[in-house]
Amino acid sequence: MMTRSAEQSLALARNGERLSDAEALALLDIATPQALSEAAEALCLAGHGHAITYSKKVFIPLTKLCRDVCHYCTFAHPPRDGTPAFLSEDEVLEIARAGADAGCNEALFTLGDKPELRYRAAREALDAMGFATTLDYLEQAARRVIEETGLLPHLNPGLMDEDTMRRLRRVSVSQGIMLESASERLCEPGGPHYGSPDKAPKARLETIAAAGRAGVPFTTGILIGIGETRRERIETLLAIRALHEQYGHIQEVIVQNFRAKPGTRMSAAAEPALDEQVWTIAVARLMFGPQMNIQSPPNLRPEGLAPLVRAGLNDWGVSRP
Ligand SMILES: O=c1nc2n(C[C@H](O)[C@H](O)[C@H](O)CO)c3cc(O)ccc3cc-2c(=O)[nH]1
Ligand SMILES: C[C@H]1O[C@@H](n2cnc3c(N)ncnc32)[C@H](O)[C@@H]1O
Ligand code: MET
Ligand code: SF4
Repeated sequence: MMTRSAEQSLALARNGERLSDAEALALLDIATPQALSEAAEALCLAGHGHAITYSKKVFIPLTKLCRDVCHYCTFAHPPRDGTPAFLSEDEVLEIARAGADAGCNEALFTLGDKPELRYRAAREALDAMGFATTLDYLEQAARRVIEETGLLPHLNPGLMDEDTMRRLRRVSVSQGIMLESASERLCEPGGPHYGSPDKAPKARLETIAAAGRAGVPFTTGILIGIGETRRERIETLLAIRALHEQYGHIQEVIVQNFRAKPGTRMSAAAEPALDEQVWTIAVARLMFGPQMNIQSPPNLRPEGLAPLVRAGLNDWGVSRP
């Protein structure tokens, strides 16, 4: 049974009205996603019609060294003998040109967070190239990509301060970091973000706010199924919404589902069920209204594409050639 307040929230959102924080949290009382999904799909159709967008981006992993140790991550690894700490500028340009030839419009720079704070190999490599920090090198690499290939860089390098973002803004079309979760609990011992200082919710929220002050078009989102509760998901989405209402810079909100990947500390952890993702996408649509881009990557849930669309998603995000 739906509580009275949940029913009111659903009706308000369905009418295109903004839900207060309390009204958004009342959606928690709607345990099964069907009613949420129906309302969210209607909102999404009003804002975006039947179109579902995606963008072709070439992926440039500038460095896979990272000072963090997120328990779900397959991207980062410690220094390996014989493996350079960074892609060279030539390698970056080669990847970008191949992407351009394959029809990409954007270059997605994703990288480990400030590896020079943890690894001598990263410090020495930066030193040899004449850069003080990974973000300084990123600026140079992005500048060359934009100038020499015409591809538009989107930067996803982890935490940044406002000055750096302003500098990076000149060599990119947009930037992003996943908030992942606003739950401090996940940073405690045993949690997926324990030992990853760059996943502290306050620090990530500060980066998203700095992007707002710097006027950087920004992508963020949440990672579901890493030990957070539904309430914490709504609280995370509310934190994103508050910053967007202040600055207007959030161009899309990603609802990404955790996948248990071999070789990670969470390789045996349970993955979130399809219904959890449908529930969360629908709640996000109802909280952000018809216009916001709500994105979920199709490759992480290939069996559930139709239910995700019916839950109010309008963007698949990145397609890699
Ligand atoms: O739309 C995006 N897609 C991003 N993607 C692509 C997309 O989310 C992928 O489909 C999933 O991460 C699955 O690998 C990334 C993939 C990675 O492996 C690492 C980092 C990213 C970063 C982004 C991002 O900032 N924005
Ligand atoms: C680039 C983004 O990819 C997400 N990410 C990292 N590892 C995983 C995983 N195992 N499953 C799903 N998403 C993941 C995080 O949200 C990160 O910020
Ligand atoms: N390390 C960054 C972060 O976690 C970039 C994405 S993960 C490869 O925010
Ligand atoms: S910050 Fe976390 S998710 Fe990003 S590369 Fe480092 S370990 Fe992986």
